[in-house]
Amino acid sequence: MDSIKVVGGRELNGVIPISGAKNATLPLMIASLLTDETLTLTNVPRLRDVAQLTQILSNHGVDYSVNGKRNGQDDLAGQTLNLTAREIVDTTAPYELVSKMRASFWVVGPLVARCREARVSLPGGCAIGTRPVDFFIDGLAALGADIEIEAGYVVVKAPGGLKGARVEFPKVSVGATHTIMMAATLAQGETEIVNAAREPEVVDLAKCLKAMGAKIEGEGTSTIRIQGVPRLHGARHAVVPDRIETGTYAMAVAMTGGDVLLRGARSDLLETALDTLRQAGAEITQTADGIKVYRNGNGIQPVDVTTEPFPGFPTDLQAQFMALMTKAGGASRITETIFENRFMHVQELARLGANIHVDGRTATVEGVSTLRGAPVMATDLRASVSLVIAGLAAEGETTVNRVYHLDRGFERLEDKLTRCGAQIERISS
Ligand SMILES: CC(=O)N[C@H]1[C@@H](OP(=O)(O)OP(=O)(O)OC[C@H]2O[C@@H](n3ccc(=O)[nH]c3=O)[C@H](O)[C@@H]2O)O[C@H](CO)[C@@H](O)[C@@H]1O
Ligand SMILES: C=C(OP(=O)(O)O)C(=O)O
Repeated sequence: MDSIKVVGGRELNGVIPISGAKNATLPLMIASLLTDETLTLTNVPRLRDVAQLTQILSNHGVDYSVNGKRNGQDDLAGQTLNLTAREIVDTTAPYELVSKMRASFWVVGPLVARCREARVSLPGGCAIGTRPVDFFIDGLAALGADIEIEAGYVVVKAPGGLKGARVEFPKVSVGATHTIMMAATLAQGETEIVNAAREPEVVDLAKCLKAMGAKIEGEGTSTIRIQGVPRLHGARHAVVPDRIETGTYAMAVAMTGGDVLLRGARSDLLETALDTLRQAGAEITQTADGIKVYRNGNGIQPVDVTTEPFPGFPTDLQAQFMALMTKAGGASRITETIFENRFMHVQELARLGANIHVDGRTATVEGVSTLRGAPVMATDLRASVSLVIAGLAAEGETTVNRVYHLDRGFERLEDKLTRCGAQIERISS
C-alpha cells in the first residue's frame, strides 16, 4: 500500500492547476446511462473513483474511451471521456463494485428511468457516518416506483415508467438531489424537488442534462423543476473546477506561507471557505487565470466554523481547515453538522502534536506553535489530505499511510505540491 512522505517547513510558491471536480464528474458520468448517444465529458480528473465508476458503468453496458494527450497539453491537463450507453445490458449494480464508492449508488435513478427497473447494492464510501439512502427510496417511491430491499440490494421497479411528482427532502442531500433530478428527466410530467441541494456540482449536472435535451429550471436554488421528456441525446460538457481541491490547496498555502496561483479555480464556487481563510490571515484574489493565495510570515488567526450545505462552509473542507487551525495563535471551534463521524483525523493530527478536544459535534482546537512529524494513518479522503497539510508545516518527517483514500479524490497531489517547492514523495510498496 502506498504512503506519502512529507518533510515540513517549506513555503509553497508557484502554480497549481486545479482539476475538474470529482464530485461533479461522478454524477455526470452516471448521466450517460440516460441516453443511447455519446456523452463526452472534458476536464475529467484522473482519479481512482473515476476509474472505479467506469467499471461499474461498463458492467451496465456503457462503452467508454479516453482521448490521448494532445499537442501542447501538459501532464496535468484534464482528460476527455466518451461514454456511450447504446444498450443497457444489466440493470444490477453489484455489491463488489458499489461497496467501494457511495456515488455509484446514484445509478439507481437513470437505470429505473430508462429501463424501468434497477437492482443496486446498498452503498459504501468514506467512513464518515451512517449515510442512509432513505431520501432516495422515498423520492423514487414518490415518482411511482415500487421499492424493496432484498439481501442488501435496493430493488426498484416502475413497469409503467416514472411519473413526475413533488419530492420534498427532509434534509439537504447532494446525492438524492442528483439522483431524483436525473430520474425525473425521463419521467412523464413535472417533478418539483423541494429542499434541493444547491451545490455547484448539482448546477453542473443540470447544465449537462439540459445540453442533453432535459427541461430543468431552478438549479442552484432550493426548488428544482423538471419537465420530463421522452428521450435525451448526446452532448459535450466540461466538468466544473474542483472547489474542494481549490480550498485544500488554499489552506495548504495559508498553513505554510507563500504565494500560489490556483490555475483555473473559481472563487464563486467557495466564497464562504475563502472568506474564512481571509479571516485566518490569507490574502486571496480572483484573477483572470484563477485564484491567487498569499500569506506572509504573520501568524494564523483562529476562526470558528460550522459546516453547512452550500453556500455554507463545506464539510469536505472541515478536516483541512482543522489542520490549519492546529497552528493558529489561539483557540477555534469547528462544528460538523453534516456527518456525525467526521472527526477521524483528530487523533491522527494529535500524533503531530495538535491539541484538539472533541465534544459531540464540536472540536475545540488550541493552536500550538510547533507540530512535529510522525507516522500517521489516513482514514478517509479529506482526512488524508488534512494530514498532508499538517505535515507540510511540521518539523521533520511525516509519513501518511494508507493513501489509497487520497487517490480517490486528489489528482497527482504530490506532483502539484512538489512543483511549488514542497518536499513530498510517494513511497510505493
Ligand atoms: C460524491 C459526492 O458528491 N459526495 C459528496 C456528497 O455526498 P452525499 O451525497 O452522500 O451526501 P448527502 O448530501 O446526501 O448527505 C447529507 C446528509 O444527509 C443525510 N442523508 C442523505 C441521504 C439520505 O437518503 N438520507 C440521509 O439521511 C446524510 O447522512 C448526511 O447527514 O455530499 C456530501 C455533503 O456535501 C459531501 O461530503 C460528499 O463529498
Ligand atoms: C465524502 C466524500 O466522498 P464520498 O461521498 O464519495 O464518500 C468526499 O468527496 O469527501
